[in-house]
Amino acid sequence: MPRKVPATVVTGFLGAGKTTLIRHMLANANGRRIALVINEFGDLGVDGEILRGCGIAGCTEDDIMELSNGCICCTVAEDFIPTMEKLLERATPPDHIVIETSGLALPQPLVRAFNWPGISTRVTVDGVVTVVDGKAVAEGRFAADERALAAQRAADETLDHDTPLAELFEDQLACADMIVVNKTDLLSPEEAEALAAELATKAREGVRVVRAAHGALPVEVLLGIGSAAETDMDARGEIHHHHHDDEEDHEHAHGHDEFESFVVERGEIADASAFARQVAEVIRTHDILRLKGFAAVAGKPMRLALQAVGPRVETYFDRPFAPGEARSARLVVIGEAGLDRAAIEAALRA
Ligand SMILES: Nc1nc2c(ncn2[C@@H]2O[C@H](COP(=O)(O)OP(=O)(O)OP(=O)(O)O)[C@@H](O)[C@H]2O)c(=O)[nH]1
Repeated sequence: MPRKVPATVVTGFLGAGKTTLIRHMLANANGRRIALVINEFGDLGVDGEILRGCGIAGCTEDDIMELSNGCICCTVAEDFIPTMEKLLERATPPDHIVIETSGLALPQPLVRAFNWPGISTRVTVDGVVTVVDGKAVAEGRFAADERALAAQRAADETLDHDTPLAELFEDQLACADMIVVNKTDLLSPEEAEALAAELATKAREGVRVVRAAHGALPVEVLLGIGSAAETDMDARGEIHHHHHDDEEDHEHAHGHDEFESFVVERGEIADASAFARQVAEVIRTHDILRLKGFAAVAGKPMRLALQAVGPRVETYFDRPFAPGEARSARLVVIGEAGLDRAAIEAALRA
């Protein structure tokens, strides 16, 4: 029987650095033929664009498949399985498949899908890599006040005070074979070490916790874990009380309705750094979790990529506009439900 194609699931909250880590992996693939399956929340295909724009030799358009139908863990049957079948049926199947889940996805339903009859004999989960935004966790963005929370729980065990963010974060940790504490360049070595130690206590026994800046890890560390995660899902169950008996419950339980996203378009901007400051202000005012996309700067032939995670905004010119391509901005905005869309649109277009 032919060997099963190994697949690595890269999970982690919005903006943790999944795409950055994958990009580094592709740039250092040493001849491995890696196919990517990408799923994004807030549909604009930014991650696919970034990875395609990377110009890495041997990484062709064909090797990147985008799932657009919402959150990967809720569209396993319609979207994910057929995509995997297509990949596996190629004349030369990839050496390795890497799946980037949306920042809001639970990895568990996706990993379980590897047991489906159509694919279970041909592919196996090599490992679940959970990328953590070390800076955001250190700033307490996933649990507003852990001590207060613990005190409340002690007072009333039946209360579930976890925020949707905290729940998702813990479920993503519970499924991991490897936890990457990313963005260590924004932490002191002591902070990074303390965080790694703390996260190890939230993971299953024996899970490796590694530290990284800009997702730069040797490919050999990330790939080849050989966990066959799909065969031991009981150990990786969601630790919260999600009901996975039917899809509707599941969707509800992991709170898609607690997050929302929309796209804002605008014309050319005058200046990249002034616009970055404007975006940072909008993010602060409206408590936006993630904002990313592309813009056109007056007089510049290159396209401006813009990436913001919480308060940190990054801009860079990624590629020239193609002839005839619209010189306008498209930005996807993601936050907890209840964003003031009209005000955000107005502020970003100002
Ligand atoms: N300072 C710093 N920035 C980082 C690091 N890793 C990623 N970033 C930045 O964080 C932002 C988000 O990175 P991505 O790789 O797009 O994160 P992601 O997890 O793929 O994001 P989503 O797909 O939206 O969930 C980008 O602006 C990156 O340049 C890091 O280690 N240090």
